[in-house]
Amino acid sequence: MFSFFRKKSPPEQAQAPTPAAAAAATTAPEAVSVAEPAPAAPARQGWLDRLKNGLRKTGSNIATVFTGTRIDDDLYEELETALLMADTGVKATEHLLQDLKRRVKEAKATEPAQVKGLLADAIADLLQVLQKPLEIGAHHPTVIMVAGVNGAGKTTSIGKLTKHLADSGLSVLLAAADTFRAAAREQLAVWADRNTVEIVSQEGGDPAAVSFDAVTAGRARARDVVLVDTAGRLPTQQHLMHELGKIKRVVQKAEASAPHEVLLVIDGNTGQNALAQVKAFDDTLGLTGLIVTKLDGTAKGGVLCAIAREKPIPVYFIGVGEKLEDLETFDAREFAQALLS
Ligand SMILES: Nc1nc2c(ncn2[C@@H]2O[C@H](COP(=O)(O)OP(=O)(O)OP(=O)(O)O)[C@@H](O)[C@H]2O)c(=O)[nH]1
Repeated sequence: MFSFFRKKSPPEQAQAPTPAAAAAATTAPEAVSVAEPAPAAPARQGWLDRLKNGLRKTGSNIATVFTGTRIDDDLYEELETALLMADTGVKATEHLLQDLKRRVKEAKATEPAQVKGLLADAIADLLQVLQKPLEIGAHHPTVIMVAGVNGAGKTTSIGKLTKHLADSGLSVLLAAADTFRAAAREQLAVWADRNTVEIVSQEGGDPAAVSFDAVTAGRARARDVVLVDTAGRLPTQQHLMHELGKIKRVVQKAEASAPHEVLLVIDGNTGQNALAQVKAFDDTLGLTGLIVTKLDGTAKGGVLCAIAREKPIPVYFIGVGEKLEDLETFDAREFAQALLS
């Protein structure tokens, strides 16, 4: 069983994988950490820096709340505004303020700077519900369906995820079920060039049929993972949402227990709309996990708090750039610290 998570460690000492450690992980009988088991601190730090950089504006907005000398109503009001501005949403903001006041009382805090630390704890605790590893190995193959709105970063994330999986010694078969956009198939074919990766693709074909063929081929060829890339669509496009439901049903026909994971890729810059996307795609597909991309740009990051409070679906990975290594497992405490740094 493969479990894509990172061992708990403080962000400053957090580490990235070495090929040797990853190779060792492939032979371990139990669930193992293959994402980042061993040293390479600079790479890990570089990745964290990109996350912090992306969320810097949110961090400095919140930080100014704690520059005063007193813990009073004004501080909490300013914090409420800063959290709402960071896309945290009304419900999560209310929850965080209440929780923070309780913590401040319990800790008998007297300095605003202490409150900032307690806020980091409150956010980390709220986000904890989203921290869960993607597990591979209980099914052969594990079928992962990936959906999202146009341009959210689905194909890029599938490419990065494929590398994570292939680096761990897992064989992957890609299904190019985005049969509309030729560039999407070509983009996916680039990843398929790697030796452990094959692709099932069909120009202009029916996405459900391509998915069926891929799952059948994945089973026949004893692949570990079948990744199904679907075309981007908006939740308001009813016929395209129905098509997604059909893809899922047809995948189930090919393999009764599949899909084993249904992932939604969301662009971290979409703000509160991301929550609406999660709800809509979950209604149609029954989501099992999320990938949040583009947290290296102008994303505010608070929407993860809203998701944790209102629709807690695990965040398996977050993306902080366009390169292969820019996909990382989600760590609630690390994210909370990046949000406030
Ligand atoms: N900065 C940044 N860019 C990203 C990230 N993930 C994806 N992108 C970029 O976002 C753009 C869209 O990515 P795609 O992977 O093509 O998105 P998609 O969801 O497959 O698009 P459609 O198939 O059209 O729906 C590309 O330019 C990617 O390089 C990320 O984490 N950070």
